Amino acid sequence: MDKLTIALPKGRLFDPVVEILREAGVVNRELDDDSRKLILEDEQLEIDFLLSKAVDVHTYVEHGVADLGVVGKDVLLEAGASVYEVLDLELGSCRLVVAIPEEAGITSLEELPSTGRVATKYVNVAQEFFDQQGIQTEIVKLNGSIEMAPLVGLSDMIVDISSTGRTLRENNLIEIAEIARSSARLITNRVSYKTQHQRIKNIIDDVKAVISKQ
Ligand SMILES: Nc1ncnc2c1ncn2[C@@H]1O[C@H](COP(=O)(O)OP(=O)(O)OP(=O)(O)O)[C@@H](O)[C@H]1O
Ligand SMILES: O=P(O)(O)OC[C@H]1O[C@H](OP(=O)(O)OP(=O)(O)O)[C@H](O)[C@@H]1O
Repeated sequence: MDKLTIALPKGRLFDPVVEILREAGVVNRELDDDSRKLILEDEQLEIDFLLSKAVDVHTYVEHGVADLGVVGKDVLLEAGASVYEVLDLELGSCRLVVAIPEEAGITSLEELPSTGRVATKYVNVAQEFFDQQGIQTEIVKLNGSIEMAPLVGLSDMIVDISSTGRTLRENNLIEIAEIARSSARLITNRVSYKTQHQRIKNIIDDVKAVISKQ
C-alpha cells in the first residue's frame, strides 16, 4: 500500500475535521494543531498528516505534496485551485457577504454609488462579483479584522465571511448582498485521484457515511 498524505487546516476547522476523520477511521492517532511538529505520521494506517495554515492546504494538494486536504469553499473560490472537490463536510459553514456601515443608509447593491472602495481578504472573489454587478471598485487587500476598514475610512464597504453575524453587528455594519455560501470541502490532487483511486474512494465513502449519520 502506498503512503497517503493528507493536509489538514490548523485553526477553527481543525477539531471538527479531525473528529469526522477519526470517526471515519482515517485518523487513529493523537493529532494536535498546537503541535510544533508539522508532519505527523500514522505508521499503522500509512498516512502522513501535514498541519497546514488553512489558506495553504490547496497549495499542498495542487502540487501533489498532499493527496487529500480539507479547505473552506471560500478559500477554493478565491484561489481557483486546480484540485478535485470531492465532498462537502458540512461544517465550518459561513457566507461570503458584502457589508457596509449602517450609517451609509444603503441596504442593497442597487443603492451603491457606481464606484467604491472595498476591503477584503478575498480580492479575486470580490473583483469578479463587482465586475459582474457593473460596479467599479478599488479593492484593498487586508489579511484580517476586515470589519475595521470602513470604520476607519480605509474603505466604503467590505467583502468578508459572516457566520453568526456578530462581528458585523458589533461593528455597526449591515449585509447588503450574499456572494457565496461556504463550508469545509474534502479535496484531492488530480493525479492522486487516479493513481490512488481505490484508497481515496474508500476514504470518501467512509467520511460520507459519518456525515450522513449526523
Ligand atoms: N466565523 C466563522 N464561522 C464559521 N466558519 C468560518 C468562520 N470564519 C472562517 N470560517 C471558515 O473556516 C476556514 C478557516 O478559518 P480560520 O479562521 O481557521 O483560518 P484563517 O481565515 O486562515 O485565519 P487565520 O488567518 O487566523 O489563520 C475559513 O476559510 C472559512 O471557510
Ligand atoms: O459572523 P461571525 O460569527 O461574527 O463570524 C465572522 C468573523 O469570523 C471571521 O473572523 P476570524 O475570527 O477568523 O478573524 P479574522 O478577522 O482575523 O479573519 C470572519 O473574518 C469574520 O470577521
